[in-house]
Amino acid sequence: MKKFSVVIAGGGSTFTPGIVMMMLDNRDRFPMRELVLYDNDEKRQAVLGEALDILIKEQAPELKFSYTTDPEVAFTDRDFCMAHIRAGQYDMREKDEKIPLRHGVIGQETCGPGGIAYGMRSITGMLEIIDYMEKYSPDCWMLNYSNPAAIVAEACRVLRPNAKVLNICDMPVGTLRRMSQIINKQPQDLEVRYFGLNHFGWWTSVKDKEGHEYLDEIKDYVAENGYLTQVEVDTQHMDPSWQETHKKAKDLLAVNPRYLPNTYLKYYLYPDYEVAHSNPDFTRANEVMEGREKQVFTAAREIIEKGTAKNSNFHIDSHASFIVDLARAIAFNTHERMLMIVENNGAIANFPDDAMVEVPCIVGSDGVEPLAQGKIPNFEQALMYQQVTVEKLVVEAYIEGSYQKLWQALTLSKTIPSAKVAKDVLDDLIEANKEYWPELS
Ligand SMILES: NC(=O)c1ccc[n+]([C@@H]2O[C@H](COP(=O)([O-])OP(=O)(O)OC[C@H]3O[C@@H](n4cnc5c(N)ncnc54)[C@H](O)[C@@H]3O)[C@@H](O)[C@H]2O)c1
Ligand SMILES: O=P(O)(O)OC[C@H]1O[C@H](O[C@H]2[C@H](O)[C@@H](O)[C@@H](O)O[C@@H]2CO)[C@H](O)[C@@H](O)[C@@H]1O
Ligand SMILES: [Mn+2]
Repeated sequence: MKKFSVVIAGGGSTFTPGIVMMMLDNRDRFPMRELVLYDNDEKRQAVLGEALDILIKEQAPELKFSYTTDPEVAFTDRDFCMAHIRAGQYDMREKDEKIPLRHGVIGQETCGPGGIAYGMRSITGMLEIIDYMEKYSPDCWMLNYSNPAAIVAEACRVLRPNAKVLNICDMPVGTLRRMSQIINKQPQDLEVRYFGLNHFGWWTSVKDKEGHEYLDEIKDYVAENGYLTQVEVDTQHMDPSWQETHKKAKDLLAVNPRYLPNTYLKYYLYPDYEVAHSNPDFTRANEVMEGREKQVFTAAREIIEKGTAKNSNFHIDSHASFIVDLARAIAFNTHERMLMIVENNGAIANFPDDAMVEVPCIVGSDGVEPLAQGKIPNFEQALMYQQVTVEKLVVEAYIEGSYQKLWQALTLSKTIPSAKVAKDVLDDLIEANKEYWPELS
């Protein structure tokens, strides 16, 4: 079997160790000849790079491993780029979440004003790594899950329409794990129909391989418990704030009992509740900085100090094995069926062709083939149209340097009550992002 050369863009990511360990665990399905980490923060990446060098020498000595901040070294002779960059890192995530809360509106990583601010930063970083990839390895595929995936995907559509970039999200993967727990099945035994935007969608069918439909059974459970399950299947989300999010799915179902909701819809349908239950001085960014980020980097420093990864606190991110499934689909034309963020082009019959939608797709060596999801009802269609227009206005504002369009994007968001609040939030975000955003006028 061919051995592949992979670069992980955002090597300093808190997810890097778990994903690298998952890839080592999947070498039989996806053999690698070389793995390189790439980051634009040398100090941050070096901590994980040095620790992973020790681990790989112990667990996969045949694998050529390195880490670099040199784009030419990172992107030359690569088959795949797995991208999980965070423009502005956690310091800026904290500002994305706290600045809007100061104005009494949703502060969140990828949704509402926080997601818009993050999107305005991420486009620059994404274009940078896409251009490096195309310059140094023109045949390379980028499997991107840098956020905010909806705005990043729209920016790719407009600014790099021919780039070999696949935009994915693991929220549906995680929620399907929860659903499979609810009906005592394995996720791989289930096939779903789904439509929406990234972090803004609904399941319309959950069937097993025999064709049995479980949608109503799962809805009955979610109506009482949300997506909270007796056995915790999603270790990334044990923190109370995420447990609350999974529980809130019951209120999302209450307002739209037709389909099973993506948990992120709570920020759009219950913004007042979310603001009232947020701590403006300690948001999810703080939870992660004191949790996952501290845990991963402490584990890395312990490995470096001991000189061995034996009995380390690096944990495999087996949930992320869908990333290997995706790479295999491209490499071996496996026609894997996965939710992807793609240009609509009729997949949702009554929604704009040029919208970036999240739907089930068949993935093969030529890329992604969306599966038709038919027409969607008015309620979901109207919500999605409002949100996709916000996302499009953000990308236009980035390209044109338009203050007006970014103000319109914030004003149009279902998370913001008025143009006045939108302008006040925008002016604060501009100040906080002056190192990252394009000049607006
Ligand atoms: N799509 C999904 O479902 C999903 C799931 C989990 C995480 N994510 C995303 O993955 C990313 C990483 O998450 P994290 O919490 O580990 O972040 P992190 O801050 O720990 O790591 C991100 C890394 O990217 C680096 N970086 C930023 N801009 C860069 C650039 N232009 N070039 C190279 N490197 C750059 C940073 O220096 C940092 O080391 C985030 O965007 C996060 O939202 C997405
Ligand atoms: O608050 P965080 O940083 O812990 O998580 C934010 C991300 O949450 C989702 O990804 C989850 C996924 O849903 C879960 O099943 C598990 O795999 O962990 C992932 C990372 O926490 C969401 O899809 C991402 O876009 C968010 O960035
Ligand atoms: Mn996501």
